[in-house]
Amino acid sequence: MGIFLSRMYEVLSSFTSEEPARILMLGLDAAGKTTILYKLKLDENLQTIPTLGFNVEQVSPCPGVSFTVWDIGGQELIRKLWQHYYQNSDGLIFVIDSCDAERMNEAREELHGILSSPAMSNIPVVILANKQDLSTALKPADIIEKLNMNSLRGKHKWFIQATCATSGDGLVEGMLEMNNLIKQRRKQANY
Ligand SMILES: Nc1nc2c(ncn2[C@@H]2O[C@H](COP(=O)(O)OP(=O)(O)OP(=O)(O)O)[C@@H](O)[C@H]2O)c(=O)[nH]1
Ligand SMILES: [Mg+2]
Repeated sequence: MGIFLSRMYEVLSSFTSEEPARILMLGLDAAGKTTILYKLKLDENLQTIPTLGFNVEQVSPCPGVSFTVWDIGGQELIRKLWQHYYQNSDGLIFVIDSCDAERMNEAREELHGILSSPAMSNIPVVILANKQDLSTALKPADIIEKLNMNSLRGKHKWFIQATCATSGDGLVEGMLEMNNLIKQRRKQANY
């Protein structure tokens, strides 16, 4: 009976007390971060302008999943501000313009730079391989290689999701995987 009651308590508190996870969304300029944020929040295609500071919104991509998403501007000169948002993040979404083959090295360096920060150790990562509606888009398998994702094995749990921010394709799937990875990390931290 005691075990039953304590299990009931665990289940009930999992419904009531969980804060929305804090998600940091980074990536090079024009990758599609702000478009993704407002597609998730409003289900609308907003005409965006380059983000000079940040946008922050609470989003609920599906029932039972709630995130506070921080979308920080990705222009080169303001990337040095990213580090000020690292602390207490539960997950990183790194957005890639899949058509921007020329800047894949730059994206790789930025991603590995973020993950080398002690404040981001063990953080789960979802790569959104965005702009898959365009014919020149690289496929997720190519992006995994170009970003050298396999070098992160054992350090970060990660997942890659093909997306099109303008239609919304793949966004919910990416958020669900982010939720799974965060839960796995929290469980491991508790045992
Ligand atoms: N075709 C296509 N265009 C997209 C997609 N996602 C975003 N865009 C376009 O890409 C451009 C840049 O999108 P933003 O969302 O402003 O990019 P950002 O990553 O927030 O850029 P910064 O704020 O400068 O860091 C806009 O013109 C979007 O409409 C997509 O999936 N497909
Ligand atoms: Mg933006």
